[in-house]
Amino acid sequence: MLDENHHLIQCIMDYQSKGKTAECTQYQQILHRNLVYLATIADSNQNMQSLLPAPPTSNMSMGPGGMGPSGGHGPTNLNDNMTPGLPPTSMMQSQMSNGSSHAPMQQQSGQVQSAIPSASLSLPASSYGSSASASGYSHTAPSSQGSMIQGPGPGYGSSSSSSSTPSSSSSSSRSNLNMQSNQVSMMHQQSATPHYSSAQAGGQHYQGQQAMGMMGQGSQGSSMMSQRPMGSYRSSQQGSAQQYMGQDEFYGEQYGHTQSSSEPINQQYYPDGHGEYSYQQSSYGEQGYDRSFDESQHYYEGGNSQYSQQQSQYQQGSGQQQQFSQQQYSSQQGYSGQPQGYGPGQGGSSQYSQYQQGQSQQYGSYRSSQGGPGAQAQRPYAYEQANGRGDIIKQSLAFCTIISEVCQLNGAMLATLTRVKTPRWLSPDILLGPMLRQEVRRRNELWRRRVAGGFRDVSTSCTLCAKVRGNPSRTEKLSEKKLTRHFVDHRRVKLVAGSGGKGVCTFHSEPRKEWGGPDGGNGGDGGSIFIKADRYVKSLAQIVPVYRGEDGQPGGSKNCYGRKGNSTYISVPLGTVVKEQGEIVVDLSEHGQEYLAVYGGIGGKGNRFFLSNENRAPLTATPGMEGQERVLQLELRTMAHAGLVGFPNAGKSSLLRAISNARPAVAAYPFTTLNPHVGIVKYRDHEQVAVADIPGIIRGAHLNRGLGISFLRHIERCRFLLFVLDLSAPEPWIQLEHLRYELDQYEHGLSQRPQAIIANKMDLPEAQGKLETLKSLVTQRVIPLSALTGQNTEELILHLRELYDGYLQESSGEGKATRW
Ligand SMILES: Nc1nc2c(ncn2[C@@H]2O[C@H](COP(=O)(O)OP(=O)(O)OP(=O)(O)O)[C@@H](O)[C@H]2O)c(=O)[nH]1
Ligand SMILES: [Mg+2]
Repeated sequence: MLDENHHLIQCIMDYQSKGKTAECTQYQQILHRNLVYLATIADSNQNMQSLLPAPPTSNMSMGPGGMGPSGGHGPTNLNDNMTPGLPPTSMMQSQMSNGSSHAPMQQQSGQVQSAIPSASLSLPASSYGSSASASGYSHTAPSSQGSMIQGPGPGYGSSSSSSSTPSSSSSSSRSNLNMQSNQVSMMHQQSATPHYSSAQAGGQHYQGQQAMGMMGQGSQGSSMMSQRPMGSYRSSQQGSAQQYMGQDEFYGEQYGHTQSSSEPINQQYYPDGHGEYSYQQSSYGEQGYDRSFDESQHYYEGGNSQYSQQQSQYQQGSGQQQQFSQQQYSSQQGYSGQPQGYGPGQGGSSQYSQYQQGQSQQYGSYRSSQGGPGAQAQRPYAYEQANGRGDIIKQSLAFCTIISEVCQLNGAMLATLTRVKTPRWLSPDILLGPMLRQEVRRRNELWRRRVAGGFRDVSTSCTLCAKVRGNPSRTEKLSEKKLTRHFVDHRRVKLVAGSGGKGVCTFHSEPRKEWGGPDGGNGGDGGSIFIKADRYVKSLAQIVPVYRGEDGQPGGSKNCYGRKGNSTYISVPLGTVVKEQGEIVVDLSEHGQEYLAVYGGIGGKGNRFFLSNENRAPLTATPGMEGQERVLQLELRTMAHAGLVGFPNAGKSSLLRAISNARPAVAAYPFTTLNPHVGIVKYRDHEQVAVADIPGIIRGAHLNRGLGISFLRHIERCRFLLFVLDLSAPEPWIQLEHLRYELDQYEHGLSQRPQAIIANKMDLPEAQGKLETLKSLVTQRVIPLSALTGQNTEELILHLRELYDGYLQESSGEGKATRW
């Protein structure tokens, strides 16, 4: 096993280094099974050691001579086995014990029993019927590997066909029935072929199979052969056969090189009554490729009276069993039921293996169902058989050590095995024995520390939520792209007000006052949703698609009214226009202005509300009303006193940076500014003038060229306009005409608002000559300046104040002057 596992580890590492994950996974599964097997053995030994005070009296010799031919079994045990009152342990003993001590029950039954090898498992050819006996059940085989018999794979094709032979049918059927220990069979699937033909004296495997078969019978409570319904029997066997074949093929591919079968094998069976037994068996059987260590066979079975019944039934119905077994073989194997079709040592083995698997499943169920009072009785005997358990434990520990060492060497392998261990094989509470638990836990702890150490360098905290370390004053400048994401000037929101709480129907309850009258309170009203203008909110980015108001609380007894739902306020920037289906509902242009968008539902009425002279005990209570629901569009129209309007690259953003603390992006390419930016120009008298930087406008913007005229709505709110012209352009006055045209296309008369013309880039030499031309062509005030150098920006600031003062005078009468 260790060699095999070594080989598996090497293969896994090789495949992993080559990046062959599929193969690696397969080998890991195989390795997993091996580990489970080892752990199971170790665990059972530990348990057995603790439970069984009696020291081992004798070891089960796996030598071929232990079981003679059919008649070779000692009669003494035979009697024990056949005793109806005896628990299965006795049978197990008979099967497992060597020499005369073990007398297989089959012998008692007669021919059938004679065919079955005893504990030593040497299966004489004669016992298995005519044809098969010579060759096939010569498979009596490898001393230690009765399991080989089971191997259904092609390697067993040569094994006995005795099962189909009528003469041997008794034995064959017997064998089939007994072939339950799927583990054993599975274990030696591959090695079976060569070993099977050659092995002679062994028969242990077969004995093991018998034992398991018997156990399986016992588990069913009646002999499977004679009493069991035909259909179910076939189906179960077929299912197992399919599984087995699949496994056989797999291992045949993977481990066709399996080692010698002549070495004895340790087989243990634990009737602990849990459903994992079948799993262990299957896994054990799958490991049939390699077994380098010799062990005794241990069978622990919780016996019951059913076993004896089964025995007797079996004896009685042996003839039927034979036929049944024949049919069964044919159906399972697909050999058309011709005994001669089986070559020597072929069909029989495969059939047996299949049958064993089927029984193993049954046995698992049996164990789970019973739990076995007879287990205690069997254990002493099993303890006697438990020679070599120390070796198993040592090997298991050694194997775990090897695994851990390999894992330490290979980090990737570590991760892989860690994943493997999680489900089963390293789970101490499932399969591993107590001796292994401590070791495994220790190594798991080491691995956990290593894995945790690997990630220790990485902070587990969220970097985005972490505090900004270093100098907070050196904040990174937000790019225009990031700023764009934070500016939203239109939203579509769904508002659902809270529903009213339901009224309740209760009656007053008081000692000595049977009829207290109704006291069910009304439900609270649902919360409404308001839209409120907030001067500190500059964008609609924080607006979410759906708002739901708070529901009112239901009423209570003792005339308690439910609490009303709190109102929800949605803060929006100044200048937000609320529209519904394209129609303006409200314009929130003042700080603190509120709009009740949706009303909360009215709370329901309690039965107290329905109290009247006609009805002194009303049972009526109404539910609360649903809250109002609306879908609104929020549109932000930037509220600024002045708006910078110009072609791209005219220097609008540069100018805003020059006269305010705003920091819009400036670059030498068009459409640098994608969203409006508002800068505040502060004066000594604490008056503030808001100036909005609008994205560039080109000719045809109203036709959606460039960025379109969607941003012109931000200019719509500006009280006066600042046309920024690039004096370095060939004909800057042409730009002015285009700008006015586009503004008029958006809103008629928009270009006629109070305005000033900013002749920018006056620091450039070509700008001086064009300035005079510009002044001659326009009637508005032209302010030459340089946003880059700050030249003559004071004139602009002063002019802004003049415009602002004029605006204040205009709006003083209305009292709606917007101040920042
Ligand atoms: N020489 C000179 N260059 C200027 C002046 N003002 C702006 N610029 C340059 O002109 C280029 C465009 O400036 P922006 O402020 O981005 O122009 P804009 O109107 O905001 O452009 P958009 O955002 O695309 O509409 C930049 O390279 C500025 O350095 C100026 O007064 N003199
Ligand atoms: Mg700009």
